[in-house]
Amino acid sequence: MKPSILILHASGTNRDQEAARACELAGGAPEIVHINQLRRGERRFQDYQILLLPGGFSYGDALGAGTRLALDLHVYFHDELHAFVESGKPVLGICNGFQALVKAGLLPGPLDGTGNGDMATRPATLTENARGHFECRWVHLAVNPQARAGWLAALDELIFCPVAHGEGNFQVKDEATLAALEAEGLVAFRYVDQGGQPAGGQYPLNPNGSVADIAGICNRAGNVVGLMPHPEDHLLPIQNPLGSPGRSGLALFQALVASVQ
Ligand SMILES: NC(=O)CC[C@H](N)C(=O)O
Repeated sequence: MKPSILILHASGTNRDQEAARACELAGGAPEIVHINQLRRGERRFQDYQILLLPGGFSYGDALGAGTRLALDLHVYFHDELHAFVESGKPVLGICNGFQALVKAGLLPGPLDGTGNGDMATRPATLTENARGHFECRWVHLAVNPQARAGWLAALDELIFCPVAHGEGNFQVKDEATLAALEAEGLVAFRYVDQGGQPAGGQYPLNPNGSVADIAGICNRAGNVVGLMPHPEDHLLPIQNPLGSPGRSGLALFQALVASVQ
């Protein structure tokens, strides 16, 4: 039985089809579900094994990228979503989906280990790119070996995939928060160079100014993961124009699907 995957679509989402294709290639059974189907009760989060929030411009990035979708998640689905997360099922947020999870307080959640966070307890956010413009380029991504999200351990090689965002700059509220993210293994991905070394904040290796070259994080339970790059947009082996053997993003979806089998 192929793992069922809910791929959430809200007005403005635009990477759901690619995410569904990636999940199919990885052996999953994706279904793109409009948020209004969930609001009408025609579909329920709990009926799926994996939840994926894809990229795009949900609600036109009004109030800041991901904010309106975060409000939907918080206002209409707070208890259902927190139950999904607390059940330990995997949740993956890609770019706009990552922004929504962070702004809804589901990533990284409270750093003191008290359950799942809320919008009011956000220790981090994703904000405007440091250079003040949209970034659309290929990057190299490495999984943090200390990441709590155990299913990422299968990704032992660099991933080569694109970013395409205006508000991908991951920032935290203070140094103590950054130290806690690092110490708790909540940093999941970093922007790196072709040799796998951290970007050191150097543009364009780090395309948006994210602190500590953080490209993605996970929650303390390790089942909620978010990243700004788009692994679904590099699924097939291609001649890497940068000349590095960065793997396709398909490996990430294969690890995600395998984590529930
Ligand atoms: N590709 C995306 O998901 C973009 C996310 C968001 N619209 C931004 O520009 O930051």
